[in-house]
Amino acid sequence: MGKKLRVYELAQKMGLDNKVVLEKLHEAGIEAKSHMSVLDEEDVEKIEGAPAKVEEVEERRITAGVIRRRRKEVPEEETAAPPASAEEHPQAQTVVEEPAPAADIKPAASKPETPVASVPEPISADKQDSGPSEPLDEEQVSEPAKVVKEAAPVAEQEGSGKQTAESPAAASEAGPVKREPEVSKTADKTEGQPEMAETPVTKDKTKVEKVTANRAKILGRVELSTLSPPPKRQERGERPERGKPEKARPDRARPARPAPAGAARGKEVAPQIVVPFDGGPAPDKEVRGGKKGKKSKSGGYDKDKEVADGGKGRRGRREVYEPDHDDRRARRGKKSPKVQKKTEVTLSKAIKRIIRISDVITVGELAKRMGVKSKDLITELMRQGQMVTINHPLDYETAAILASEFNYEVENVAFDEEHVLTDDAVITDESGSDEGAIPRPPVVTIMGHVDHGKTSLLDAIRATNVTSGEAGGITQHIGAYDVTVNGRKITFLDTPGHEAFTSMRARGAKVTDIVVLVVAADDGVMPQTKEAINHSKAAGVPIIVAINKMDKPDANPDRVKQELTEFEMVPEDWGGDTIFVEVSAKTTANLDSLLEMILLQAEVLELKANPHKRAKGAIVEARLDRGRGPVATVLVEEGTLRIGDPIVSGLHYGRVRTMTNDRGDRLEEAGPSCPVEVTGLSGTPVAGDTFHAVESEKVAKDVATHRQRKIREQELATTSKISLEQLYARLQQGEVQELKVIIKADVQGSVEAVRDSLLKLSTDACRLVVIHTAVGGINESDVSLASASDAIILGFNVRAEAKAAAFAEEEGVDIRFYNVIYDAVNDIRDAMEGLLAPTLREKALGKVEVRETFHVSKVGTIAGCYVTDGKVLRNSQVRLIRDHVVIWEGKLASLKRFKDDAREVQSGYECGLSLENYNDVKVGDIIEVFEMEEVKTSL
Ligand SMILES: Nc1nc2c(ncn2[C@@H]2O[C@H](COP(=O)(O)OP(=O)(O)OP(=O)(O)O)[C@@H](O)[C@H]2O)c(=O)[nH]1
Repeated sequence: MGKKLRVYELAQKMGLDNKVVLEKLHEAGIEAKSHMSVLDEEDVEKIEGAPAKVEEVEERRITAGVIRRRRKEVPEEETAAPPASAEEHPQAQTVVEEPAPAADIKPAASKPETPVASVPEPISADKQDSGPSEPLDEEQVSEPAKVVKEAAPVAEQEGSGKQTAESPAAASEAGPVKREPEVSKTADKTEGQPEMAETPVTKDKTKVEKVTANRAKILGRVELSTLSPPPKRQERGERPERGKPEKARPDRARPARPAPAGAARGKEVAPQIVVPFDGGPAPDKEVRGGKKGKKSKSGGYDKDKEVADGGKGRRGRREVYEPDHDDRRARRGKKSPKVQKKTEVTLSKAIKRIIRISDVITVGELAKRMGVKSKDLITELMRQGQMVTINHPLDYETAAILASEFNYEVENVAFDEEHVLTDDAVITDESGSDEGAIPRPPVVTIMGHVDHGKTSLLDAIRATNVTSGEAGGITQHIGAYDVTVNGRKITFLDTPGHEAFTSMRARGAKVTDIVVLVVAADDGVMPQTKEAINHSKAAGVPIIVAINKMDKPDANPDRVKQELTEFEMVPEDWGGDTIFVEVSAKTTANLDSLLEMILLQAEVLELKANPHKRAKGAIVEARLDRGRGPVATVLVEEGTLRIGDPIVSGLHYGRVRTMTNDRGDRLEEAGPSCPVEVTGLSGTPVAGDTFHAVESEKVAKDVATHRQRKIREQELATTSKISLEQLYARLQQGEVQELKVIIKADVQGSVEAVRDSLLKLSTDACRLVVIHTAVGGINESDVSLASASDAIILGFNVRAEAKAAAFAEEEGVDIRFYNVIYDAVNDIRDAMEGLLAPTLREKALGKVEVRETFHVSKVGTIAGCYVTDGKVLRNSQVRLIRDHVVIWEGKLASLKRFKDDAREVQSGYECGLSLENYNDVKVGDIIEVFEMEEVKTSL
C-alpha cells in the first residue's frame, strides 16, 4: 500500500467488482467517476479498512453471452471464509467439490446441441474457462458481454491469462481473501483448474455423470486431464502471466496439485478434447450420439478404465477394435491356411518329399514340384540374397538348400554322361584296357603361312591334285587324308591357311600328333608361321619344319632356319633337335625324306591305340550335305568305328550310316587315326568336338538329350546373368551400342571365318557381339533367339526354313543371306554405322535481309524482312549477322506473311519475323536460316 491506486486496481486488489468499489467510494464520500479514477492513499485505506462487510460478486460466464453474477457477503476474518462460504452457499460448496464437470457442462448446458469438443476454435479461452460452476443457479444474474468487456482489461493488466472468471473453487476460496486479493484470485484460477480437470478421476463417478449432461464434453474433459502434453504445460508455466500465481501458490494453504494441463484453456483445450475421442473410427457418432454410457456398459468404451489407465485411450480403442481386426485378417487370410494345408498334405507323404532333379531345376519347376507358390520361393531366395525370376535355374546345391526350407529334399539324378561314355569305351575291350593297344598311324597337321604350299605339299604326297578342286584356290575346309608310305599309314589334316581360320587351326593342332610346318624357302617366316608355331607349342605337339619351294631360285633355307631359331627351333645339324626337311611340293623333291621323318617322329612318340574299343574321336569337319544330310569328317582316335554304330557328338546322335575315306571309298570300319566321312547323325556336329560310339542308339539319344538340356539351362543361366551384367555395363559405358549377330553357315569353317571377320568390325563406339553360331539352315530357334536379343541373323551359304522365315517376318527379325564373306562384312559394317549416333550437320536454308523493325509491346521486335536467298521456315534455326559478324544464334519465334502465320516464305517475298528471346534486330542485319540434319557416322 502507501501509494495511489486506480479504482479498478483497488477492485482487483479487493477482489471486488469495479462497480462495487465505486459504490463503496460513493458511500464513503470519495469522488470517483470511473474505474480509472485515481484514489489517494487515504481513500484507499478508507475503503480497504472499512469495517463493513464487503460484498463480493462472483461472475461466472455461462455462455458467450451469459454471465452469472452472484453476490455474497464476505466476513472480515479470512480464516472464517472457507467454511462460511461453504455453509452459506451450499451450491458453491458443491461446485468446489466438482468444479470440473460444472465447468465442462456449462457451455453444453447453455447450448446442448453444440458439442464444445467438436467446435474447438470458436470457443475463446474466456468463454471456456469462465463458465459458471452452478448451472442450476437460475437466480444468479446473467449479464451480457458488458461484463466480459470489463473482465478483459483485468486479465491483461494482472496477467492472469485468459482466465478472467473465477472458478467455483475460486469462489469459495478467493472470495474471503481480502489482503491479497490479486494473489488469491490468480492462485485460485490455477488451483481451480486442476480440480476441474481431475475431478472426474477422483470424484464420484455417478455424480459426475449426473452433472455432465452433455456427454460429448465430458468425454473430452477426461482426455484433457490425462492426455495433455507436458510440454504445453511447461510452456504455460514459463509464461510471465503464470509467474504470479506460481509464486502465490506457496502462500496458499491448498493441496499441492500439479498445474492443470491447461484443461480449461479454450482453443488449446478443445482440440485435445477432440483428438483422443475422435482418433478412432466414427468418433463423431459416438460423441454426438451420446452413446458413451452404453458403450461403457457394453465394454466398447470404458471411460473409467481409460482414466485408470492413465489416459491411454488409444490402447483402449485398440482393444475395442482388436476383434474386428482379427476378423478382417481372418477373412483376408482365408487363402493362406489353404496353402498351408496343401503343404501339410504333401509333407505327410514322406516319399514325395524327395525331389529328383537333373543338376539344375528352375525356380518355377521346383515350386511346382513342391506344391508351393513360386512367389514364396523367390521371396526365400531374395531373403538369401538372390534376385531371381521364375525361370531362373537353380543348381543342385541351391535347390537343396531352398527345398530344405520347405521340408523337402532334393536328389540329383543327373545323367552321368561321363560314366556312360567311359563304361561304353571299355566294355568291348576283351583283352583289357591298354593291353590291346597297338601302334597307330600318326596324325599330322600341316600348318603354315598362306601360299607357302601346304595343299600342294599334301597333294604331292597323296599324289592327287586337291588344289584344283578348291574354290578360289583357298582351302576353306579342314581336310583329312591318309596316305600309306611303305606300308605305314600317315594321316594328314590340311588346315586352311587363311587368317580368319586361325581358331580352327588351333583346334586342329590339338588332335594332331605331329605338326608339319610349311615355310616357303623364298618367303621365310611369316605371321601365320608364328601363329602355327605358337599353337603347336601350346598343344605340346612336335614340329617338323618343311622348307618348301626349294626348287625356286631364290630359295634360302638357311634364312628360314635362322629365322626359326628365334622360336627355339634349331636344326639338328646346327646342334638343335628340330627336324628340318627341305622339300619341293612342285618337284616332289625330298618328300620321301619328309614322310620318313614323320614316321620316325611317330615312333619316338610311341603312338598307340586300342582298336577293340568302341570308337572315340574328333570331328574334323562337318557340313550339311543336301543329298546326304549332315556329313562329318571324323578322325578316330581310339577304338574302331563301324557301320551301324550308334554315335553321339555334341548335341547330335545317330547311327553310322555310311563311312567314306578321302578317296571316296566306302568303308565298313575305321580304326585308330583313320579319317572318314560319316553320315547318319541327327544334326551337324561342331568341328573340333568329340564323338563317341555308344552301346545303343537310345544311350546316344540320352546323352544328346542330356547335353541339350544342360546347354539350355546354361543358356538360361547365362542369359539372366548377362542381362544383369549388360545392364551394369551399359550404365558404365554410357551410350555404347552393340550389334548382336547370329551366324549360320553351311560348314563350321565358314562360321568361324565369318565370325572372325565380323568381330574385327567391333569398335569401342559400336561393339559387335556374336551371340550364336551354328552350322545348318536358319531355324525357328534362331529367329526366336534373335527376336529376344534384338539380333540380326546372317546366313552364309544357307537358307531359312519356311517356318523360320515366316516367324522372322512376324517377329521383324532381319535375316541376311550371303555367299561371300566380303559381302557379309560390308553389310554388317553398314548396319553398325547405322547404329552409331548420327552426326549433326548444318544445312543452309536461306538468307533474309532485315529492312524494317517494329516494336510491339509484349511481343518484342518484329523484323520486316525480305528473303534474299532460299527460303525461311517457321521454327528454323537462324543466325543474326551484322557486318559479317555473328551477333546472335537461335530460333525463329514467329514467321508471318502480312498478318498471317506462315509455314515458309520463299525467296523474293517479304515476311515478318521475330527471334526467340532476342529483340536487338536492326535494319540491315542479315539473318541466315539453317537447320541441323543428321548424318550417318562412319566407322
Ligand atoms: N615353285 C613352287 N611353287 C609351289 C610349291 N608349292 C606350292 N607352290 C605354289 O604356291 C602356291 C600356293 O600353294 P598352296 O598349296 O595353295 O598353298 P597353301 O599354303 O595351301 O595356300 P592356302 O591353302 O591358301 O593356305 C601355288 O600356286 C603353288 O603352285 C613349290 O614347292 N614350288
